[in-house]
Amino acid sequence: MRLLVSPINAVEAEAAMAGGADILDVKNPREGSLGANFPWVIRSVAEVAAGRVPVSATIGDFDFKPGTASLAALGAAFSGADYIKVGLLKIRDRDEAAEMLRPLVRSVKEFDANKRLVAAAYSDASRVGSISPMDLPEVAAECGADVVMVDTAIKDGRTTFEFMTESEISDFIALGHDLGMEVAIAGTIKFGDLALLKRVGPEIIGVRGAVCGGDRAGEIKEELVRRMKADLS
Ligand SMILES: O=C[C@H](O)COP(=O)(O)O
Repeated sequence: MRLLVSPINAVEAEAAMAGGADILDVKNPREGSLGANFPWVIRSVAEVAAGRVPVSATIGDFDFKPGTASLAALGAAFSGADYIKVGLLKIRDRDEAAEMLRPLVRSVKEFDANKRLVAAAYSDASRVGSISPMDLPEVAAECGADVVMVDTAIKDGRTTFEFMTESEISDFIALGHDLGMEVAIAGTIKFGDLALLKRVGPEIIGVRGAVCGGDRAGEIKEELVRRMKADLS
């Protein structure tokens, strides 16, 4: 399992790198769960990564705006992200998800075929009225996405494991794998959740709050990243 850590700037990215993060995932929590950061911040994190680990960038928790999302995805790719992650917040069903994801994949892959598109649904979809995570893998694969993911839309301390049972998470992962994609799980993951995650076996787990010491508005701490890496091995 690779550990994705979400810094908000280059200083946090340094701490995450030093602690052994496998993927640096630039985001901007001020603009939401998968809020987009600025192009120069993505560039500065890519400079910290210096090709040693891949860089991911979130482009926002989107409503149904395929053109805006495609342009944002290109901006993230151009700024140095290897993984471009979109949150399908106000996307209600598979048809809308397809209309979002198809041009997003095109936008990223026409720029560089090696860039990867991450399609994210929300484990707490029932709270925000977005597409169910279980409906995502099939449409994501049809559209050419590389990774499917769940995160929580509302960051109020409730975790993905409160909204999806172990067996649902396991089914989501199996669906992704059957369709040839990698799977990432996030959503207020805590140290105590790692045993469950090891059982269900996604390729990637994504964290911020846990490696900030429990408060995602705090700062990423190198020693907590190192501890999480150690606990995962
Ligand atoms: O992609 C991962 C997210 O940044 C998870 O953040 P969180 O652990 O604070 O929910």
